[in-house]
Amino acid sequence: MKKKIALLQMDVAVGDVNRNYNHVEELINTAAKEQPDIMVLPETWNTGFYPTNQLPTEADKDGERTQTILSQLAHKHNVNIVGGSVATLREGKVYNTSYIINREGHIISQYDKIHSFTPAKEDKFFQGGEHTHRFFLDDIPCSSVTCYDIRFPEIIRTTTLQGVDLFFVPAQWPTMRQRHWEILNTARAIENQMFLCAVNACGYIGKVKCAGNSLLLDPWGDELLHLGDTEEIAIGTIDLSVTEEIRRKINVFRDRKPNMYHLD
Ligand SMILES: O=C(O)CCC(=O)C(=O)O
Repeated sequence: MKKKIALLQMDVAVGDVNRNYNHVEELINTAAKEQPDIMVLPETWNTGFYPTNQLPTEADKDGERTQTILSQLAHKHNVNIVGGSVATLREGKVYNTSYIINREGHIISQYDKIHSFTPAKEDKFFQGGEHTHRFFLDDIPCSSVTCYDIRFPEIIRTTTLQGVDLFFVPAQWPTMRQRHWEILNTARAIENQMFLCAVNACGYIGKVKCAGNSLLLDPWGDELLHLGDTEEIAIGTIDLSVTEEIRRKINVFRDRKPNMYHLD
């Protein structure tokens, strides 16, 4: 089975929420011309990743605006959307939330970023999530985490042990640690033998440059797409038979010895 994936590497305007909603709509309408099966957005594309006291007023109340727009666009273009993440306000708390929408425009999964990026004080302004998630897009088992979460391989293994062929990582990752971005995403794809689509934002968060360099990786860790550092829509095709092939040749899931993974 082959699928076309569109990576929407967006230049997010920090704090300019209306502009960002309008711009996401433009990007999705543009990408739709190529008729991809799945579109993927970056992290906190509504507010920018800039934890401040402004967040409760800027965040999307109950995620309603985001869900409405993404559902309408998914249905209109007959495309699955991995909605990156947005700042949402729920019961007085701000979350870093991903919505997953299928071709019919239904919200089929929701994930709140679990690991807050403490160096940027994300933990002071966002409530961390408590659940991993797994969902199906066109019958493909998928999962996602958000940005800093990729530094924690255990969380990804937890879902991949249930069977995951395609993994998404929306992010706003800075250029100063671009090497980590590339290596960590590549390692997660190789060790879990799955396709991995990591979509980063670009542009600036204050003085900090966002790396862009979004990636579409195959289960061997090879790059199907590696974007630059400016705003771009790129489309790549994944062939899911590659997953079966690598798992047949090097069967790490069968060869794991979890009973040994402890210190006596
Ligand atoms: O882990 C990193 O180096 C960057 C993480 C980050 O920027 C985030 O989680 O938003």
